[in-house]
Amino acid sequence: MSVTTPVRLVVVHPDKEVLAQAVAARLLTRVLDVQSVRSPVHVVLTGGTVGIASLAAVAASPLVPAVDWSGVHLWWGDERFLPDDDPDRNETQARDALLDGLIAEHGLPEANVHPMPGPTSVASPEEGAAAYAALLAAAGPGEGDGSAVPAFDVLLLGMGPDGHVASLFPGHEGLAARGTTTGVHGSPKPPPERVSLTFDAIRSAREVWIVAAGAEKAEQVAAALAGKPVTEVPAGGAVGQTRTLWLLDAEAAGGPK
Ligand SMILES: O=C1O[C@H](COP(=O)(O)O)[C@@H](O)[C@H](O)[C@H]1O
Repeated sequence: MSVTTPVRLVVVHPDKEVLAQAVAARLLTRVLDVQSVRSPVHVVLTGGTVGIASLAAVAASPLVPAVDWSGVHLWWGDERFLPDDDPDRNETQARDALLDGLIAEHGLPEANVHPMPGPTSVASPEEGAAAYAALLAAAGPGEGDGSAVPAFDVLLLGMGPDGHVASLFPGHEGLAARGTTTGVHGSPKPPPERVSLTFDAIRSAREVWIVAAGAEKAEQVAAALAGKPVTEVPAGGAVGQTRTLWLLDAEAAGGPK
């Protein structure tokens, strides 16, 4: 199975620092653009190297005070199934890089931050996935069938060197999971247990942005862009309803090291 989207844009920046700055500027501009026509804005965050570096770049941007953060809701594409405050949780890293500052100084309500549950509050990744699905459905358009999610304005995804996005790994059963969330076991990247959005939820987003840096990502970036099967390169299956952006540094795009 491979998936294509009518509007796909590949943007290559010289290195990972510039990439993070560019993702941050693009994200803040997107939030401001959406806020000029509707509210609330729904953004899905990612973990990973460039994902967290981009949040740190947002925190340092002069555009931060221009956003009405009371109208922004923040979700996650995946989470490592670890206790609250664990430094390896995507949530913890995002809070340290950006969210704590937005809450303390820029009016982001804690209630607008929607982390995926971990073992502090649920017994298993499946229970965490079900709880998150219910949270998404409650904030969604209210179809009442448990499959709804909010209309995500931007859904950010990092990509691993194996081509995984969120916690959807090559050859794993999570690739075929239905509904909006799935519990993950046996992740090849630690920790083994995780919670992830499904492809159905990812593909419902208005815009999907895949961010990747480093030569170790180049082979899978090229494979995804060439339409290799999603079972082998999950990133190729991450497409948005209106736009899919591949935001890369030169190494991930296959340029010289
Ligand atoms: O474990 C994860 O890894 C991916 C990619 O991380 P990176 O450090 O190679 O950029 C990340 O997108 C995902 O959210 C995270 O849980």
